[in-house]
Amino acid sequence: MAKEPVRVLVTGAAGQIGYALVPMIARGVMLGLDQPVIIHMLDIQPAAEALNGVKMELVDAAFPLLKGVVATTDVVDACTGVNIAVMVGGFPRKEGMERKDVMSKNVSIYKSQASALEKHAAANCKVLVVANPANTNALILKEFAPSIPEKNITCLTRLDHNRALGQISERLNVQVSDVKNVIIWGNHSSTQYPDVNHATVNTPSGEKPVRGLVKDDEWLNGEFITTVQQRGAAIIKARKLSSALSAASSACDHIRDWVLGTPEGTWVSMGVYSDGSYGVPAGLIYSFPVTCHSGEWKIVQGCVCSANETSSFFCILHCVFLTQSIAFWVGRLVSRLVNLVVQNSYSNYVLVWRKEICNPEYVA
Ligand SMILES: NC(=O)c1ccc[n+]([C@@H]2O[C@H](COP(=O)([O-])OP(=O)(O)OC[C@H]3O[C@@H](n4cnc5c(N)ncnc54)[C@H](O)[C@@H]3O)[C@@H](O)[C@H]2O)c1
Ligand SMILES: O=C(O)C[C@H](O)C(=O)O
Repeated sequence: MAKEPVRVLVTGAAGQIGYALVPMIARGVMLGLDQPVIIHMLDIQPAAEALNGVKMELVDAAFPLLKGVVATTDVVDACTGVNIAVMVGGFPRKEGMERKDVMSKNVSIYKSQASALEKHAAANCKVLVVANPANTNALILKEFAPSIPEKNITCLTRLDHNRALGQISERLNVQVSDVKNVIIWGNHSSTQYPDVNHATVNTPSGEKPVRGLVKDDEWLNGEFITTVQQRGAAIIKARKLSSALSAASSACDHIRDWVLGTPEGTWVSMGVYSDGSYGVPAGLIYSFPVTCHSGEWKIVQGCVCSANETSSFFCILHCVFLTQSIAFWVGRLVSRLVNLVVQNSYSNYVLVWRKEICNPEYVA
């Protein structure tokens, strides 16, 4: 029996990621080759004509799995009944900017779209925030959509994860599909920590640790990390536009693994609501290694400390980073509490504090 169509919302669908993403969804790249979809596309009024052009192209492509297209500038129409929401709408950074520089514009978008999703999306709607600053936007969405379970609100760090896999595969001249279990810790920002200490490569003689195969700790501890951290900026410099096809493909990977499950023995990186694992304060949206099963993600435990001596150095580095971050946040909380008393403005305080705590520049 044919499956019921799944409704997938893409905000900012007239933009460059949207343009790369909707055909992938319509082809079954996100939800599987047997899963019909109805795509909801939202953009703002100035982009309405372009959005209609994308709709025309979707119709013209005659995708067998595509059972309908809603193209609208009305946020309620866009959110009604959606099972999956990919939040791409927003402003991308330009050359020379950091992702936090688009924060003030994008955060206000997520505040208003959160309420529409909360009221009109299908029960158990899964949300993926792509627009930058992705962790912060996801946190804002969570704050303003309190009835959406926090486990359903995630942000994209899969692009960073895939970038790390790509770097290792190029370095070792192996298929990228043979490399697995890198980890992106933290924010989708230049302060993220790409971690290969548990990563392996499938070789003809079994699975081997990446560190042992690369045999170049200087590269792994230096250039590899900065390349992954700075890849978004390198692409902006080269294209004069931010990444789009890789972002769209990674968004499909994120949702596919979340909905359909991760392969046995493999984890992926997702920005998820912290439950306090690895000392990351509960309530932050932070990128962890996760496995997914039956539509639920679970943080992989025990990754910080490994028996491997080489990697323990990085474990310590990571712990130091976390400890410093927590100390900084606690200090910030205390100073904010003082402000709170002075300003006597609780709701504003929570929002501002939450925004700052997710802003990578404050923990850098
Ligand atoms: N997390 C990641 O890995 C990652 C990767 C690449 C890009 N991004 C981010 O994704 C976002 C989109 O990038 P892009 O290159 O597609 O940008 P873009 O400018 O090409 O497209 C953005 C679209 O969003 C629309 N938009 C603006 N405000 C909106 C609103 N209130 N509601 C609905 N739509 C709205 C714009 O009209 C535009 O069509 C940017 O914030 C970018 O930085 C994130
Ligand atoms: O770097 C950017 O601003 C775009 C995106 O977040 C990326 O990582 O490519």
